[in-house]
Amino acid sequence: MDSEDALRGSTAKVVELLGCQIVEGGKPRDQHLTVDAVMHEFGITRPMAREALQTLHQKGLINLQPRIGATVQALERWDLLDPDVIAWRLEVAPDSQMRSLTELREVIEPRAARLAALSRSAEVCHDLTSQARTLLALSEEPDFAQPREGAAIRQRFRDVDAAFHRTLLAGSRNELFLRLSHPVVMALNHRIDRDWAGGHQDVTVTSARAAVGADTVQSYPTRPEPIAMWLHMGLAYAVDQGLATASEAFAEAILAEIRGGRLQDPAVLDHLRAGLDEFNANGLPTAHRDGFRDAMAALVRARRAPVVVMGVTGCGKTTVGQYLAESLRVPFEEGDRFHSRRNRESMERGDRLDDRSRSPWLAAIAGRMRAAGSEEGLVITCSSLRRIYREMLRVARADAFFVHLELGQDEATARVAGRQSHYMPASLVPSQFEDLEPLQDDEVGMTIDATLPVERIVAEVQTELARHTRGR
Ligand SMILES: Nc1ncnc2c1ncn2[C@@H]1O[C@H](COP(=O)(O)OP(=O)(O)O)[C@@H](O)[C@H]1O
Ligand SMILES: O=C(O)[C@H](O)[C@@H](O)[C@H](O)[C@H](O)COP(=O)(O)O
Repeated sequence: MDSEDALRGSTAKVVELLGCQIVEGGKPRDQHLTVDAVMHEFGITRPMAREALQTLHQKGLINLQPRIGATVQALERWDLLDPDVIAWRLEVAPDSQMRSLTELREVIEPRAARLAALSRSAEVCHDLTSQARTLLALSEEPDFAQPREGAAIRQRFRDVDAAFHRTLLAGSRNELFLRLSHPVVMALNHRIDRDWAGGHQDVTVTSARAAVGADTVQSYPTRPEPIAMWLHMGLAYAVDQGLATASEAFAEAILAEIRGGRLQDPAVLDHLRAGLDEFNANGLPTAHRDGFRDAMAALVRARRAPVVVMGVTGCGKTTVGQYLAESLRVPFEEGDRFHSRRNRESMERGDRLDDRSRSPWLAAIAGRMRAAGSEEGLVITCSSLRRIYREMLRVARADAFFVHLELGQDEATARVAGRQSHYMPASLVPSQFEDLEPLQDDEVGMTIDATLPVERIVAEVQTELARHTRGR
């Protein structure tokens, strides 16, 4: 059967193809979609073409008028909660649709959790706790990540996870929340299907504002993160204990976990701490109490490693550092401010610094890093060109995380020359490259292309930091 034959007899397929074209922007708003055109484009009969257009009209994608034909409608008119429309948008623009769905979940799930705890229906409590225990057990199955042997385990995990989140929404006793369970489950499934199928790992950020909000939806790991499973357990048992604040905090943390770095957000952790204060871990099955307590203790006590943004002059340390600090909600410190007047004047004159002149500067930066509270965090800029300089900073804080912004010499020269009101002359750029000893594999941190958009750099750093924090 060739593809035209396959289309024949399948109005649904034509609806899907047309739907995808429309949500992708492939059909201009002013273009008329006539029954004849659809018949010809897809090689289908007139009644089928009519039915296809009728279906798209019902979904709000087109406006169908008798004798005139159809025109594509503006996005606001689409039935954006229609399962097909969601599926098509996931197909053509997965990252933006996933972001919308996740933002929706962030609004409704914590609220639903709160309401579920307040109404505390016996059936909902029973289902949630048993689903959470099943999820934990499945995630610990040795074969979980095995491509073939694990398939049935993963499928079951996917189903139980969907059931868990649906139960939570049903537990709110708000029919409108329950109505949203379909998009929620589609978001859950998409994340699992895409990533367990070896799908893409792109970090997508659309705007600077988005990056500041750590606006990335993390790829699903090959095996569920233990912390996510413990948070599901906490949520289920908090609802069971009728604890509104704790239930809301666990639901919020589950959503934060899938967003790069946001589980380290002080606001999320504060809510979780407050929730844990009222939570009775003895309400958990005996076998799970210690695991839960250890996981929560590690999470709420999560130390925030100081981040040192390093690299040659002009690589973007200040620009990226400020953004990153704002995004992580930690203090920002400009390392240049610790230079002595003498150092500054040297550079201004075009005289390069050396180990000796840098030594007091590095000591001052080390002092600032030492002073940063381990839970408060810090982003500090420091060119840290040589490895021994980084060793000095690591003596102050062994947990320092270095972000090396890697830039070519020509680009650095252009950036420094183009920068107004800064003491560093472009003539010193070559000396910076002579001194530079790039961050090495055995040093904690990451190297990233400094020509990427700032928001993308920040998003990737956050993802890497979150991974690093979890792995510690
Ligand atoms: N990722 C980037 N893409 C394009 N321009 C950038 C980027 N990061 C920084 N810049 C620009 O390069 C110049 C140097 O950046 P700056 O943050 O002052 O670097 P540094 O603190 O490392 O000397 C500034 O004009 C800044 O706007
Ligand atoms: O060790 C050094 O030679 C300086 O610290 C140098 O690396 C630093 O880059 C300058 O202070 C200029 O400041 P910017 O890096 O912000 O341009």
